[in-house]
Amino acid sequence: MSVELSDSTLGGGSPANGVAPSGGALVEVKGLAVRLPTGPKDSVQAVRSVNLTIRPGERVGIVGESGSGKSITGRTIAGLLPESKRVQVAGSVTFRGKEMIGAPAKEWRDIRSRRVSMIFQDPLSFLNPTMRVGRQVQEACRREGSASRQEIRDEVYSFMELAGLAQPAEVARKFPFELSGGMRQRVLIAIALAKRPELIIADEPTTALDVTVQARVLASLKRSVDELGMSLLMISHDLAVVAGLCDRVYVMCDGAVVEEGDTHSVFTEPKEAYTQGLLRSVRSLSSPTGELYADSERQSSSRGGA
Ligand SMILES: Nc1ncnc2c1ncn2[C@@H]1O[C@H](COP(=O)(O)OP(=O)(O)OP(=O)(O)O)[C@@H](O)[C@H]1O
Repeated sequence: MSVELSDSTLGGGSPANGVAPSGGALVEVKGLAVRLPTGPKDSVQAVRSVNLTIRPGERVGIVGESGSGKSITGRTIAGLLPESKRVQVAGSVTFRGKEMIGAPAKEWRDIRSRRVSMIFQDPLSFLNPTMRVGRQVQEACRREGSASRQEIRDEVYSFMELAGLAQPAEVARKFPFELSGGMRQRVLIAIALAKRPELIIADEPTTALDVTVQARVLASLKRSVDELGMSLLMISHDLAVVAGLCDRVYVMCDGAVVEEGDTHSVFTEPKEAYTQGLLRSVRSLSSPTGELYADSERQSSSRGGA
C-alpha cells in the first residue's frame, strides 16, 4: 500500500476535546435497512446493513463511493428521509438509548430542533435568500429566558466567529447572494452550531468549494465542534477530508458497512479489499486537503477568513 499518511493528517484516536470515546453512545444504529421508491413500481435498497455508533464528543466519518448509502444513512439518523409511505425502514436508531425508528413526527422534530443539525453541500438551498444572514443565525439560536438586543447580537456574532467568519458584524448584514461560497457554507455552520445540538451531521459540506477554501472551512468546523463538545458525523467521498477530521471511520459499499475502526488503522492497514481499492484510488491522503490544514489556518487568520 503506497498511501502516504502522517499523524498530523489524521484525526487521531481520541477526540481533541477530551471526551472519552468509551462513554455511553449518543447515537446507536443497529441493523439499519432502508428501501426507497424510485418509480411507481420500482424501489432501491439504499441501505441494507448498517451498524454504527457515535459517542459524545466523537468525530466519526462515513466514506464510500457514490451511491453506497452514506447520505441515506445520515438522513435516517436525522429523520430526513423522503416523505413517502413507500419508504421502508428496518432496524434501530437510538439517541441516548431512545428508539427513534417508528417515533412520531413530533419526536423527530424535537430531535432536529435540539439534538441534531445537518449541513449539506449546497448552502443556497438552505439559506433564506431574502433574509440577512445574521437574522438567520439569530433564528437558530436556542435561548432560555429573555435577553437584551446586545446579548442576542453578541451570541450571533460568537457563533459566526466560531464558524470562521472573521468580521461577523459586517457579514451579518449581508444577504446570502452577497457572500462567497465558502462564506455561505460558514453561515450554514454557524446556524448549525447556534442550535447547540449534540450532533452535527455534515454531508459533503465542502465538496463544492475550491480546495484551499475547503480546508479552511473544515478546520473551522473541526475546531468549533470540539470547542462546543459536539459530536460530528462527516459524510464524504473524499478520504482526505475524513482523515483530517475524524477519530473513527465507517467504510460503506453497496448499502452496507464493510469496514470500520479508528481512522488511522483503517487508512493505513485496511483489511478489506474494497477499502484497499478506495485507498489506491487516492494518490496521496496527505493532499489535497489534509496537509493544508495547518497552512490554511495561518492563511485564514492573516486574510480574515474564506
Ligand atoms: N430520494 C431518493 N429517492 C430514491 N432513491 C434514492 C434517493 N436518494 C438516494 N437514492 C438511492 O439510494 C442509494 C444510496 O444513495 P446515497 O445518496 O445514500 O449514496 P451516497 O453514498 O451518499 O452517494 P453520493 O456520494 O453520490 O451522494 C443510491 O442507489 C441512490 O440512487
